[in-house]
Amino acid sequence: MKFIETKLAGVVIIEPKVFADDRGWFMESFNEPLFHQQLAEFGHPIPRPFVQDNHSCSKKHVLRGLHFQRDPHAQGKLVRVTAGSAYDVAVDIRKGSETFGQWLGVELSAKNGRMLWIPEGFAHGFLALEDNTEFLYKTTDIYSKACEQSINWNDPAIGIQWPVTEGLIISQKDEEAPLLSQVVSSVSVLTGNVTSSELQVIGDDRGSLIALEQGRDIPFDVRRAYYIFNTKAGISRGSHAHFRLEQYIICLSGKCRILIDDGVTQESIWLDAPNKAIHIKKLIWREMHDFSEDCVLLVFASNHYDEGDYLRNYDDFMRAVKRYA
Ligand SMILES: Cc1cn([C@H]2C[C@H](O)[C@@H](COP(=O)(O)OP(=O)(O)O[C@H]3O[C@@H](C)C(=O)[C@@H](O)[C@H]3O)O2)c(=O)[nH]c1=O
Repeated sequence: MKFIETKLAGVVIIEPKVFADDRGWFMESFNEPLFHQQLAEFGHPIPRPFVQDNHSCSKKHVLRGLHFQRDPHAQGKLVRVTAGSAYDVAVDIRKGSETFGQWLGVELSAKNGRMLWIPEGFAHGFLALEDNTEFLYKTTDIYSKACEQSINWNDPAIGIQWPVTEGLIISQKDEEAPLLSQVVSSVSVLTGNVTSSELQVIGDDRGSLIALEQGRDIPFDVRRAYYIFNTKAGISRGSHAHFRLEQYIICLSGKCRILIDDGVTQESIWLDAPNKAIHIKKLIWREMHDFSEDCVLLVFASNHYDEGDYLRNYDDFMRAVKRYA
């Protein structure tokens, strides 16, 4: 298998090794250790495991896309064509990325056997170039109707040079999809590694209740929870990042300001109501400031305490961002 980096950091073309003999041929279509090793060598993050396989069949000149899923069900996709051929496109929608809004087009066909790895943070679409084009792909998260989002295939700001533009067959949803500029302002904060959300409050005359479910609200397996309270006036906390740990943070009472920084952009988010939550993924520098006296900050974490997972020095954090983000 040959792994080829592209102009969009993180997107990788994979060319399989095909063993042909009189019976036909054989190829490995996925090999996890090799996939992870190559991504690590390129300095790209190791994705979460694949949890869903999809298979679609399209008539000639069907265009599907541009699609992506928002957090907490953002998807990385490993795509390939097993019959016919398609012009496959990835668009970088990672806020703050040097190649934000840029696109990459690759022909995938049953004949060339090529695959494309499209990590989270990209929108994806393809144009079938032949009748009965079969598209097969693995995704790192399950389908979620609530999280799916389309961007218009013909957005002039992206300017994709589709090989055919007349007589296309496109779903109504895709034809009516908004422009990147309309979508991205409502996508996640920073590079997509921080998401803020408003939780549903269930209330009656007795008062209020908020329920958090793993999978629905907290998008990772919770291994640890801790809370911060009685913080003295003028004290700030945090000032570190994590290589891998994910956190889901809620302010149960009072308020505080969370400063988050992905190495490119900084943003402050106030947690000042119990129905506001933020999900912070890996490689985000965070600081907590302006604690009110009554602030109780509850943190759910994806792992047990591990000092080795901390980046406590900002220069080390920046180096890690350049290498892995
Ligand atoms: C994508 C998907 C759709 N569906 C359903 C929803 C709908 O009723 C029907 C058809 O859905 P769509 O029209 O969105 O299918 P389609 O246009 O083929 O969507 C796909 O497009 C390509 C470009 C991608 O990148 C994919 O991630 C996916 O978004 O299938 C699922 O049940 N599970 C899934 O994973």
